[in-house]
Amino acid sequence: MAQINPSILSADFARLAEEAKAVEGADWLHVDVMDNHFVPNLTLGVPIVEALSKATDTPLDCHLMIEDADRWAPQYVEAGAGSVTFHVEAAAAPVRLAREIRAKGARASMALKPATPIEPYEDLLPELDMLLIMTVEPGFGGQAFLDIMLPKIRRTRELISKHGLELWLQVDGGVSATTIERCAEAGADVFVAGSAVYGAEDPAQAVRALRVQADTATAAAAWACGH
Ligand SMILES: O=C(CO)[C@H](O)[C@H](O)COP(=O)(O)O
Ligand SMILES: [Fe+2]
Repeated sequence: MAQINPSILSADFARLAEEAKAVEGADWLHVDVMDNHFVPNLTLGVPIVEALSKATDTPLDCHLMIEDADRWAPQYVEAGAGSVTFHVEAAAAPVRLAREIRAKGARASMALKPATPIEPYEDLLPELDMLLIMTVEPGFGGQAFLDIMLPKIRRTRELISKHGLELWLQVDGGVSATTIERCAEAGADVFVAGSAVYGAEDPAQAVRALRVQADTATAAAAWACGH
């Protein structure tokens, strides 16, 4: 089943605990950490992740858009994140870092910016629990989905199948009712949605509707493949 991870980047930062509760039923809560160096925006850090992890039962999916990921990522596991995503462009030793995240008890995930290809990292895939393909340039919510990322999603799904891995394939950026089906058909199974969830009148209902859309598109693509 598709997993839908609302991004609190689009929530009201003055009411984070309530906003987390508003999407109970979501698979994970996506937490965008930005340092104003790796991306031109600044959001939140370890203390807020620690507070959020105590305020909600929904596990935290921390997306680190920060430099020096090798130094900081383990601290997000200690703060309570169940999944920690570092950008390969910001990690000096991605294999060592993925192993450290796993050893500390969280799921290890690696993200690729739109211009970063998957092919050089094929041999790293068994070290990961999730791969994140950015479908916007990281830094801000509410941007338009980049259709040109669909072939990369497809190629990554093929690599995952070729190696027989359990790896989850996440997409993040511009995912909404109008774009989620394309992502699911291409092979994504974890969907981050910020403005599409928190901009909706009923965020919990928006999560459920996106999940149905993704599952229907995945099933249709599998049926078409088998015929
Ligand atoms: O990592 C991100 C931006 O860098 C966010 O997770 C993403 O943009 C979610 O917001 P939206 O669904 O509105 O695009
Ligand atoms: Fe994100």
